[in-house]
Amino acid sequence: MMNKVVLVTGANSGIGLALCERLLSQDTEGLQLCLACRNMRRAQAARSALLASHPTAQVALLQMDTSNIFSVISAAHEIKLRYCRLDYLYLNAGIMPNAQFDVKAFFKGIFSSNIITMFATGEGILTQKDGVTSDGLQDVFATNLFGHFLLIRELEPVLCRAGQTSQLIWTSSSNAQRSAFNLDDIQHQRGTQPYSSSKYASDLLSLALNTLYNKQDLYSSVICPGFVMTNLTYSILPSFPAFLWTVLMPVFWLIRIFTNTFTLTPYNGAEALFWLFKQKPESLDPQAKYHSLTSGLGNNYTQPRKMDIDLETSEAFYEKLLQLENEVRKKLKEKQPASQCLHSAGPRSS
Ligand SMILES: NC(=O)C1=CN([C@@H]2O[C@H](COP(=O)(O)OP(=O)(O)OC[C@H]3O[C@@H](n4cnc5c(N)ncnc54)[C@H](OP(=O)(O)O)[C@@H]3O)[C@@H](O)[C@H]2O)C=CC1
Ligand SMILES: CC(C)CCC[C@@H](C)[C@H]1CC[C@H]2C3=C(CC[C@]12C)[C@@]1(C)CCC(=O)[C@@H](C)[C@@H]1CC3
Repeated sequence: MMNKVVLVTGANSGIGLALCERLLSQDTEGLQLCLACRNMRRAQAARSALLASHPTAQVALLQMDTSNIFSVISAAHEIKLRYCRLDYLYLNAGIMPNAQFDVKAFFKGIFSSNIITMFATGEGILTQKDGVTSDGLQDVFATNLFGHFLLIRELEPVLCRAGQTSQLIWTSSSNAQRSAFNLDDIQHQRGTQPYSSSKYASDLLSLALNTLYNKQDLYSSVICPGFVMTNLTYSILPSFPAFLWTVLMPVFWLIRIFTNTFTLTPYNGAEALFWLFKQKPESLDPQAKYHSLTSGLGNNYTQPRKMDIDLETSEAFYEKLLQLENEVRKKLKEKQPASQCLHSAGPRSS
């Protein structure tokens, strides 16, 4: 069998890096792993760590900032030069910037019947202040969703190969909420929950991609890694000293007895990502989110749960994304001299 090509965005830390480690632990020979990261110094460090435990592994690096249109298009161009196939594309890079933790709502939640939902989803206790990228897009939307959407569009030739299945696997979240998402404000310019909106958007997009691409043997799935201690979670309480998180770990292990969504380690959080790697994509449910879960005794497993999404909204959202793609490509052409346009295929019709 030819070497499978696996590309992971946001692979230099947390859940993305843990996934790479797990993939290499099961198969170092039949795998070409490509870590797509925005910061090459951190990417090098991640590669060195992977090679230290798997010296014969094929681990390549690729510079890509998912919040930057030009960077995504350049990276896609580079991928098409390097590989003629892409078997797995893990859309994992994500941010939750300037999070505001509502302490009052948190303590109110602890003494309410909503406590389990609050710990499983973070619902009602977190808001974020979003920024704007150099392309004029909302930062969270661009990083978590739109950059990945453009990447898929650009990589169509290596993802859609007749008779060969490829898989798109999104790291979504149980924090994805329909109430945070608005079809008339897909970038979430007006609200205070851009993270939740972007994750709901990825659930919708995954469904739309299945509708459009399954006939070309391309399949899309979404996962939730559970609550995992990573740079993203540490940044929610920046004034909280690192050692306090460690002190809280026994409390979190206790909470895990009541909610198996407290996966806590990146290794556990990567469970559903790894599980999907081993599944036949045709057998997966396009309307399900695959959750990484860890039992009170520390055993990992994956469980599908129905998502709160519908076909009509997913298709309407996809149309909006195509419109936005047209706009950003037009702007990019105006900004970049012709020689720098990277022979981009340009906007395609749906
Ligand atoms: N931790 C949790 O509890 C949960 C996490 N998730 C999701 O899991 C995914 C991974 O996050 P996690 O491992 O927790 O956190 P980390 O912060 O450890 O990982 C996020 C990764 O995304 C990268 N990234 C961020 N912005 C960009 C960008 N503009 N371009 C390219 N790469 C970028 C980061 O790179 P850099 O190191 O340069 O910042 C990093 O490698 C995210 O999508 C997150 O939303 C979902 C549910 C729960
Ligand atoms: C300091 C306090 C004693 C403890 C604070 C705990 C909270 C900071 C966490 C409890 C549930 C967590 C959670 C997330 C962030 C941190 C908590 C609110 C997420 C929102 C992180 C990102 C996701 O995508 C969700 C799945 C997480 C859900 C749980």
